[in-house]
Amino acid sequence: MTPKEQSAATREIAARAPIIPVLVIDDLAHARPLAEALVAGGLPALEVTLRTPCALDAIRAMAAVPGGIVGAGTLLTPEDVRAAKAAGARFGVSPGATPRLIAACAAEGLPLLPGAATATEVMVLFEQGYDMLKFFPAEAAGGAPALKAIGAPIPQVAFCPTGGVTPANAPGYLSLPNVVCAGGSWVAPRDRLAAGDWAGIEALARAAASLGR
Ligand SMILES: O=C(O)C(=O)C[C@H](O)[C@H](O)COP(=O)(O)O
Repeated sequence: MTPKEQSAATREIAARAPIIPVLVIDDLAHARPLAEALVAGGLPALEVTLRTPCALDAIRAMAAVPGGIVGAGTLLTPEDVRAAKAAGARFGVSPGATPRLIAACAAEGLPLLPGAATATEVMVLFEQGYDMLKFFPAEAAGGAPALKAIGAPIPQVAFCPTGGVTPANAPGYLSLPNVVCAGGSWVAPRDRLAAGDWAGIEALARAAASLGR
């Protein structure tokens, strides 16, 4: 799968809702009800970070939820890419990008949303065919003004800013022509997961789904 084809796929997935929830799942039992709540709230594209021991099993469980599109986040190595694909991930997200990671995604046919934070990083990925990127770490790297500035000379590249995005600053990103959606963890707070507050998470998702609209 070429980088161009990968970006076409991630762009289509990103365009389905203004926010991609970034999920850290500690308890496998949370996976399915969490995905159901987020999808019911209007956020179909879900990023499960590979930061917890049950993350791959969580992807497996969530991939079965109707209407959801489950991806794997925190892809760092080719092994992560292979494991994510085997678990049923439909896309991958990484904080940056390396040649080995890109080669693995091409070989596995896993559409990658690679991270970039500077004009040079954006240009290196664009040169390879990627035109849909994750802007990470969004707030620390200059926020919406930085992304707006990058968009002036490189308008062909679209972004999903992630890292420090909140309901308060998300509209600033979503108003930019080079932003398709944003990623954020606030729709699935650890305390609500621990409490099994699926109705509360659905309400957070519904509010996030209406951002920028
Ligand atoms: O795990 C990854 O792949 C990452 O790149 C990190 C995430 O983008 C941030 O953890 C977003 O988290 P918040 O800033 O809380 O919204």
